[in-house]
Amino acid sequence: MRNAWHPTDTKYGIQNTRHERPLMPTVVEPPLFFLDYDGTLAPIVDDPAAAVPHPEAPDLLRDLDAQFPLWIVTGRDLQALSSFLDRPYSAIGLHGAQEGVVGRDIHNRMSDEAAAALRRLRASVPSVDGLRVEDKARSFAVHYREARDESGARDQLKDWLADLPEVLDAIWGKKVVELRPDGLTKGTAVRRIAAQHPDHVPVYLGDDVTDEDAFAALQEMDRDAVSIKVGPGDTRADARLDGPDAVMAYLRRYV
Ligand SMILES: O=P(O)(O)OC[C@H]1O[C@H](O[C@H]2O[C@H](CO)[C@@H](O)[C@H](O)[C@H]2O)[C@H](O)[C@@H](O)[C@@H]1O
Repeated sequence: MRNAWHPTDTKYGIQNTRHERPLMPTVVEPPLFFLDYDGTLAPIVDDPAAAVPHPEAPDLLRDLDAQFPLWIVTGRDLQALSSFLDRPYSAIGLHGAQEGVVGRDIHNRMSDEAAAALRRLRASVPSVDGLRVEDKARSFAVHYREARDESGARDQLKDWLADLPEVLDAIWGKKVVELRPDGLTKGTAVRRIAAQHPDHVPVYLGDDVTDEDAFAALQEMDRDAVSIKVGPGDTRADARLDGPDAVMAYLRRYV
């Protein structure tokens, strides 16, 4: 059913998150897709280098991309993301600091000052048992998912970042901390791209803390938009899907 709005859809595991906005979308047209990668198109796994897409994702993404504007919106580096996505999708990387095409042309929006601050911090990551550093173009992430003492590792990382330069923000995601250039978020990216598609309905699916910036940006725009949180946890999104399986079922309805 197209352009239909229902309060709940138990078949696909969709639930409303906010009772004051009781209508939630099943399918809207014409959609402008914004899709987060980890936790949305790919299940969360211990090793970030092993986060392959959900088995249905490659075909679905190809079919959606052929019909609608579609952007991958991720914290990952877009060059590295090409090892998981076999096609040159339009994409936002590094939580808003990159814009371009997966594995191809990538425009870096990060200031030289922020890049220099990141280089300095990269050289001083504390040595903690079980920490995994994921290097990215001009940036990096510190994962503590495999630390034996997770909360101890997190505390040490907090101490390390106590005097963060003003040009950077620390973002605490799923057992990871990352440094993002101040003022560049998934929200700023989504606002910019949505403005280029005034006749489409933005549909954003994401699972983590930086996706909340995008949900907020869409809700602040004076237009219809759909925000869907994937998985548990507080959110300002309008609706929720249980996980990548439910994401695939939801997206399948558009093709
Ligand atoms: O914006 P996203 O596409 O959701 O990317 C956010 C970060 O995701 C990755 O880390 C997370 O997923 C890993 C693989 O499942 C998991 O091991 C880790 O604990 C999660 O935090 C990725 O490694 C980061 O670079 C992304 O910024």
